[in-house]
Amino acid sequence: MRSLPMTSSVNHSGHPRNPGIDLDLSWLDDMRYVNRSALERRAQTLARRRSIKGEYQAAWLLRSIACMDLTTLSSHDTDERVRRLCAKAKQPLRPDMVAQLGLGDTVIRPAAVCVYHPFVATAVEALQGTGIQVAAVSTAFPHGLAPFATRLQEIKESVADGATEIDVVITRGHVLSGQWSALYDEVKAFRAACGEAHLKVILGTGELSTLRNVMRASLVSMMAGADFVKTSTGKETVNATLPVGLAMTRAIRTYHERTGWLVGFKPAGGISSAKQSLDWLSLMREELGLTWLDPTLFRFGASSLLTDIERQLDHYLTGRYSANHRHAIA
Ligand SMILES: O=C[C@H](O)COP(=O)(O)O
Repeated sequence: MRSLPMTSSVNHSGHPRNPGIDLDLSWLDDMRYVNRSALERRAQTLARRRSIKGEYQAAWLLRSIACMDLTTLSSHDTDERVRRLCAKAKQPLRPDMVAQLGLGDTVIRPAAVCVYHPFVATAVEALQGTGIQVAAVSTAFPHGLAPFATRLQEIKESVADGATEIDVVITRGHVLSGQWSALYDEVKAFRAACGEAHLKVILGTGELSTLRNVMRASLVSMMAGADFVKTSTGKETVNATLPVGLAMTRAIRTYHERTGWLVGFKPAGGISSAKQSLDWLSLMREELGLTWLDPTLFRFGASSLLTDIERQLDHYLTGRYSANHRHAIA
């Protein structure tokens, strides 16, 4: 039986929530020049880096599971499908794998299950007593263009059904037309509607046109009280990319340096391979440090990543790749 580095330090301990600050447009002026090609070069070095091997890779992959929002966001979702996903969240790895990995009493599970509003109550019931959070996408996800009152009501209803995390989408038009006060007011109202539930603000970065817009929208969302900033809905043509990740983590760093508050980061959309998850963990470690490599401050939004992670862990244990259907999610 092997013992893995790092697994014992996976935890879900809390830290004080970012309360937000007054809107300060001078911060946005500081972001006037964002060097896209420098960020792209930096992203390439992260992705080309020699991959982590052996027991360290296995440990990092377990960390990826612990930082995952296991997601189903299909128009054909059903209560039964959500229950199966929750069962998978409760036991993400086969018992024989857990034993061979030598995990002992260490429980490795995704941080949250993420669903549409109609399935919140089902997920809450299925996950009772597990510590796994229930996240609801909200505010007319993925486009975000329903009437404002409807969007606020949707948040309140998901919270009433038991969601402890709310993933909202912003009005992309506010960013594209530079209406920063409107964006600030919108996110602040979303935060108020969330109450105790944690607020993840989805920027829809693939639709924001420039990395400068991505940085500015990240800063305004944090000023308005975001607990996390999140890249994408998974429904845009371009979703989570490493250059966008760099832009957003640098905005998080700036916010932390200027206010002292820690805000989380959630890349989402198209993250489906174990290798990609390792690239993102490297980005977090190098840009924000080990403090952020924790489910309280880092999440993957992903519907199919867990399957590939299981395959890679199986390979680590047996030296062979198994077929995907052996690790079916639902
Ligand atoms: O927020 C999560 C995303 O919708 C998941 O996207 P994905 O299906 O590409 O993993």
